Amino acid sequence: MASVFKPEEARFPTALQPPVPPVSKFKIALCQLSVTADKSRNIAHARRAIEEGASKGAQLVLLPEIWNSPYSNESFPVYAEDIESGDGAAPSYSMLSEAARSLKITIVGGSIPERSGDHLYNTCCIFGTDGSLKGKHRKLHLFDIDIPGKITFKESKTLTAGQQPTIVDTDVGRIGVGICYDIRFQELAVLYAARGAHLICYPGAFNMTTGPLHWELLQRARAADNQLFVATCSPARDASAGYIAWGHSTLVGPFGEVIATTEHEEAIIVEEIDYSLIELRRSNLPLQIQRRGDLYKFVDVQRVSHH
Ligand SMILES: O=C(O)CCC(=O)C(=O)O
Repeated sequence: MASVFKPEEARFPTALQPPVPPVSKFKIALCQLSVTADKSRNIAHARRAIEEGASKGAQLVLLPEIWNSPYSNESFPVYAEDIESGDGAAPSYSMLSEAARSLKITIVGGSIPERSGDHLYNTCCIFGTDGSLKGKHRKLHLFDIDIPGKITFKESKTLTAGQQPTIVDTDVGRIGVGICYDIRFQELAVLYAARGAHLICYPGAFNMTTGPLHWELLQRARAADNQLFVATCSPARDASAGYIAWGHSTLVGPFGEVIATTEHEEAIIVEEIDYSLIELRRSNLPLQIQRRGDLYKFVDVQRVSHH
């Protein structure tokens, strides 16, 4: 199951050598899916995409943020699933578990609105090759932004923030998970690197304002700073939707290099991940041992003033 962290640990810790992964090379599929108001169609559509990714050799499939529902505060309560209640009541969750088991792949299941008691969360479930739930990440940083005339969104109107970072050991390596806005908070990626993650998966739905400027920049920054793989997966763009997604699902390597990407239409990217590149880049640029962890504190800063 997922490890539990204390938030105070997230202050620039020294990264661990990542563990030897169970496989050093494998294929990942990023399924950039169209999402409609028809939940059953979304589930069947995602199931077909997962199967297509697996048929092209993917051992890991990543889905988009909120792939079973339109992205809106009105929709979240309607499409939410109580994933703790078991089969039947949680068709999206059950489909992912069944697909992982029958195709014998690992699935980082994008995210869906989750209902738990009186609360709703934006939740990513991670399934192992036997279909078991390996971890559950509830979005930590809610997307509450206001850029007047461009985009205003307040997830906290309906959603509750998760309380713990999530890192999972799978058949395809150690994976840290963040959802969309979580990518902006570098401390989370630093923490995952410190805990030996090989790959960070961020299901995300950036938008037409922040997407062009920040989406790729943030992914490449998280990958280059932490010298690990970053994979993102967005819904396809629907220009008639209330929230218009940027698209551009991407795989970035540990040198900050874009390995594979796409535009905004539906697409299934299947690409190889080679974990030996992590060690290569960490020996090319030995940031871990050069880090001045003794200096990065918000006390004892030497101030020099000019008159
Ligand atoms: O950070 C951004 O610009 C977009 C984030 C977002 O769309 C989300 O968290 O759902």
